[in-house]
Amino acid sequence: MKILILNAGSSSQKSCLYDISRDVLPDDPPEPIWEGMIDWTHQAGIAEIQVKTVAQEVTKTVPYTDRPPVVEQMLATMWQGETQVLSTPSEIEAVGHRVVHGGRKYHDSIRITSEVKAAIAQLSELAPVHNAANLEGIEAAEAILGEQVLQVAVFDTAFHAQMPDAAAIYPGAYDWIEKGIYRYGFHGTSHQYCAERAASLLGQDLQDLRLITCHLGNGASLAAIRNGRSIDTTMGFTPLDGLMMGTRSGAVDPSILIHLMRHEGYDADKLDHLLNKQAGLLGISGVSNDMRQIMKAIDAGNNRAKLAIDIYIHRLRAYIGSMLASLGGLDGLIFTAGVGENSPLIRAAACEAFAFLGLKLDEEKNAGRPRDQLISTPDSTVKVLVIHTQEDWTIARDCWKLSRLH
Ligand SMILES: Nc1ncnc2c1ncn2[C@@H]1O[C@H](COP(=O)(O)OP(=O)(O)O)[C@@H](O)[C@H]1O
Ligand SMILES: CC(=O)OP(=O)(O)O
Ligand SMILES: [Mg+2]
Repeated sequence: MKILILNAGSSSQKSCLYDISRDVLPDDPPEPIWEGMIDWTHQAGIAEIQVKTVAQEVTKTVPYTDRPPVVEQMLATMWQGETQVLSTPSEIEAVGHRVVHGGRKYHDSIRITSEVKAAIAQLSELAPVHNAANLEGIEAAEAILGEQVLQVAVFDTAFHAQMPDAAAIYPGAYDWIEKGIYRYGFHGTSHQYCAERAASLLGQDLQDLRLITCHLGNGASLAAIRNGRSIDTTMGFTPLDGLMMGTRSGAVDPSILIHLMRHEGYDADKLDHLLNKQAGLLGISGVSNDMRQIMKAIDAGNNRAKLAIDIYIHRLRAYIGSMLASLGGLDGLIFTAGVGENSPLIRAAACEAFAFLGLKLDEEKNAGRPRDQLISTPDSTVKVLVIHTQEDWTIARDCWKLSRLH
């Protein structure tokens, strides 16, 4: 059966089409028969579309003001033109969506109905960069495939739903708990996949491992995983908490917000825009949200870009330390997502702080292009791995399972 996956991130729209047996779910992720990616941050007002099939790879740039027409254009390359893999879109039997915020209500993957769509829309305020894009994807698929097609929402928050209260509850007012103001955590699909994949690569039972997964993409979060469960994470009520990110500040003293409101005329929307879209690597460097551009600027002698990286590394180390304390020890440290998979410098800088534990990186392996591979030395006390996150495959698995119930 053909399952389409739409994974809307803050800087990209990733999509892929799997063709898997209706009867047996493969253990390992199969190669998608089509992959589409839109990079929204390529250049202001210009999106880059990349489409890949077994036979073809096509890249083009298109100007845009609204995202949906670009998403529809990318999806159409499945049944039109040189990357065509379907004779008609109706061959797609199910569509799985990454939905970032599931709120209090949704812990498990679920068939999308009008009620679920309304809840995703309502939660947009808590994941302003994401839930709206997730909904656009759901509506694009509905427009192409009709309302009867099985669409499944897989929530970033689900994997963290069982976090212990001490990690999940903010030390604010007690009634925040009743109001749903607590730490949800995000990137759960990625943290879960990477933990399972790490156990399999290490040949160990996930139940026996204490792991820290570092999902470092445009958005970034860490998870502390024990017995295969998330027991702590760096993102909170929204995907703004925790680490410094591409355009997000991560955690800052809340008094700064009060100060800006009192003295600089900031209101909720202006603060939201500043902290979600104009802060982080972009805000400090003034160059870009993209780590590759930051590195280039550093090479060209840009001091603000250097400061941005220094803060990024400082915060990353501090939060790894925090996850380590929650776990009470560490068997494996995993790097994943755009920065985690592609930046030897960030991995080495993060690991350096934990050398005192006996963590030793194999410099050659780290500097290569590791993928689903150990990059620590054989005598390192902590295994360090780079894992290519496969959120899409995790979403496809849930979609396949739900398709059997319908
Ligand atoms: N070769 C690379 N070196 C360093 N950073 C990279 C590289 N390739 C991608 N990245 C970083 O990864 C980010 C995108 O990560 P990704 O996980 O795809 O993001 P998202 O899913 O949040 O859109 C880019 O903004 C860039 O900073
Ligand atoms: C939750 C989140 O921050 O997602 P992304 O990294 O895809 O922006
Ligand atoms: Mg992502």
